[in-house]
Amino acid sequence: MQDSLTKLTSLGLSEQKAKETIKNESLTINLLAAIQEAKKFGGVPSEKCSLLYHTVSKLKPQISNHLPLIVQYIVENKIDSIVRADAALDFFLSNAHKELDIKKFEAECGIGINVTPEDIELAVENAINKSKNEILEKRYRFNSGILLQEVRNTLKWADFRDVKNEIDVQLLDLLGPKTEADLVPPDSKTKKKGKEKNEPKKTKTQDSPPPPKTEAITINDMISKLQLHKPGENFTTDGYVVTPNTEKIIAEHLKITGGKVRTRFPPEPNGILHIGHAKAININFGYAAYHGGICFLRFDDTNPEKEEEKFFKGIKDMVDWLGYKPFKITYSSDYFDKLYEWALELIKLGHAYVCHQKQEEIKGFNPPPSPWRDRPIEESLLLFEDMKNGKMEEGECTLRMKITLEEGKQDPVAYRIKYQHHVRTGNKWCIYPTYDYTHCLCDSLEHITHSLCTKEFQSRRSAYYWLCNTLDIYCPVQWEYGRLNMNYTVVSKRKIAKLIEENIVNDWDDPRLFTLSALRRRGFPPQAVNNFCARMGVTGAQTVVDPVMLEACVRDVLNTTAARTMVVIEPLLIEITEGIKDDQLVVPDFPAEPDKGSHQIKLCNQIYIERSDFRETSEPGYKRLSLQQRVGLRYTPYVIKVVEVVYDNSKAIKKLIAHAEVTSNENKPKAFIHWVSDPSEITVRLYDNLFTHKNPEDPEEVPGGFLSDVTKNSLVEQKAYCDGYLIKLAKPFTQYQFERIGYFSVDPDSQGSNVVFNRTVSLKEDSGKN
Ligand SMILES: Nc1ncnc2c1ncn2[C@@H]1O[C@H](COP(=O)(O)OP(=O)(O)OP(=O)(O)O)[C@@H](O)[C@H]1O
Ligand SMILES: NC(=O)CC[C@H](N)C(=O)O
Repeated sequence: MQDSLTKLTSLGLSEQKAKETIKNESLTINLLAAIQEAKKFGGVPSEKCSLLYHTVSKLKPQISNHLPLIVQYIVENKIDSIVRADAALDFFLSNAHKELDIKKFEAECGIGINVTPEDIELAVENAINKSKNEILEKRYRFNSGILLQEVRNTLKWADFRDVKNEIDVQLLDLLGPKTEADLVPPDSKTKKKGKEKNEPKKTKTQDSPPPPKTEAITINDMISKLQLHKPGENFTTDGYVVTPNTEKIIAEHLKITGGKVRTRFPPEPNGILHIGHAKAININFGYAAYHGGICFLRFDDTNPEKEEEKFFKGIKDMVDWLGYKPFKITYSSDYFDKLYEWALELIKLGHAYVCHQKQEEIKGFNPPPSPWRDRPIEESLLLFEDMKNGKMEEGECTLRMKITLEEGKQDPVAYRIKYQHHVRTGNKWCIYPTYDYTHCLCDSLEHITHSLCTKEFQSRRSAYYWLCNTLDIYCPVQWEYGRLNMNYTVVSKRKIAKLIEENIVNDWDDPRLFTLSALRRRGFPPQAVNNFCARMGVTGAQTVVDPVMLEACVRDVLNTTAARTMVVIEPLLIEITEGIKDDQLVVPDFPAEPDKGSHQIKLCNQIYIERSDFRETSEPGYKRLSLQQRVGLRYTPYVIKVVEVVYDNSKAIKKLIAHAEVTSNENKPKAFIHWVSDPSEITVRLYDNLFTHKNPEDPEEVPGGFLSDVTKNSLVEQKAYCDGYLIKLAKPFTQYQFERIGYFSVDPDSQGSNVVFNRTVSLKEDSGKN
């Protein structure tokens, strides 16, 4: 064990992660084999550790024979990214039944393919040539997504952003700056009559088209890879216990379900849902939907002291938000009568007994066996009735089942006494069933076909089967998957409560948290959360991912759904004394898809630009405004040049004086910047990770505990300028792209003209963070 631990930590795992990994036997075996294998090639270089771990953790048993090859390719840098590693795993899976064709394999994973800027240039040129006639005809209305797709077909491993930039450059070269006609939305020709006469010319767009369809991994893709038993074939799964009555019971079960898949999402209503629950929701609802089955939302309400009405609602809201509709909402407490009846039966069968050992006595490893284990059945029946009738004190006794769990724990408790009001059953009960007793029986009553749960319940699987079989009732199949956890955050309810208590965050939906309500408030679209879960896949291994992975999914969705707008966060005033006249511009909400609507903004001779878009002296590579260099104003036909810099008393730049000219081939600027001319003030909240360390809960990384790891600037609030039109439109939870800055979502704190925006994500990973 110690040896394995040392080996795993040599792979860059923290001791805690290594310990956790060791609990997963097959993953540990694979990782140790990988470490051993890597020695042949000089060991695992430190920068390869996490890729190796990622890949090995996704290695399914049916393709584990390819482990040596994967290790070799990773160590030799032939597989150098998650994309290629995932492509390799996919290749192995879809060819699991065939002999390995190494050439095909390398081709599928893009091994050896180094995409140069020249490759991209050529591929874009070819793509443009292919559609040249259509492009010349439609000009900027041509859907450049088609070009992107075309390039990806030939350069699968090229960076999406590099391709997009190249397309923009070549289109600009081919078509020149946008003309007035380019800017008029196609359906607005008739409306145009009533509009201001001076429609602006449009400038080179920096907008990204929707990402190519081939990139998306959907929940269905994820589910399609899951190979679970068919309804009614429970007995084909490992560890399922077949009894003399199984055949008959399964036949009845199939009659009731009509052979359909039935799953359930079973949260405890003791808190809010978090990103890990999104995975559970997607797996349960997704699996049922994919197979044309049904999924229950079952509140596992067996701990009345922790449960609150508001959590039932909060959970239901988040399931709705993710777009799932339960077939039926049920509650473990719906079944309390039946569960009690079964408990009596269990006692009568000699499989359960009332025990007087105290909770402290039976906690921990190797507790002493219960001296009451073999007491007469009659005695247990009477005592259990007394428990139910409130004749015993809390903690005085429990009902225990005669079964040993995988981890060696003996005789788990089935019922305990709690003099506690229950949100749904009031004071009817003072005994409440435990998870081990309740879960399988509720699953059985609802005829669940696949009881999907997280890995830590593996050790309870035999008790689950035992209880159903002992009562001779339908026994569902339990399947486990790895929990999903997130770096730089905590998701445990107790810890979030502490953060709130210490005023570190404001509430359960503070956008710095990874609860679902927080993600919604921050502006994460539910589709992005689902896409993220789909990308994570359903593996047995616990997955810990960086928020950047989730943020990438958010950008993908918002790129196609968030209307563009210009907002200036660090304003610098420019007075344009020549060459411009007041105007009202019609600006498309989605420059790449002008049909999707537009908004009007004002342009006059006073504008605000970002301070960072001006430098007094240009340096090589600098493309924006300087004393020597003009810049274009986005969505206008103008370029501006600075004629004077005005300083305040402290020698800071107070404002610029500039002249404007209409863009032409002679004064074509190197860049176009955003601006605001009719400023209305808004509040923007800029968020960053709440914790400094990846694993704030890891005592090795953070000896002072997670509270000591909180960063100072995870929330920066400041004022910004937008055009007045936005104030009138902004509705809570609506997302916008503040061009060149990031995606922002209207916070529900907004009131009237006092609009607050949360930064959902910056435009690119790591850019724009304050
Ligand atoms: N991090 C996670 N990743 C995947 N599934 C999860 C995660 N956390 C909980 N689940 C699953 O969601 C379902 C409902 O969870 P429930 O609220 O009862 O869990 P929990 O373990 O109490 O959560 P937590 O302690 O994190 O608040 C269960 O099937 C559980 O296994
Ligand atoms: N089997 C499961 O999915 C467990 C659900 C249960 N509510 C829990 O305690 O987490």
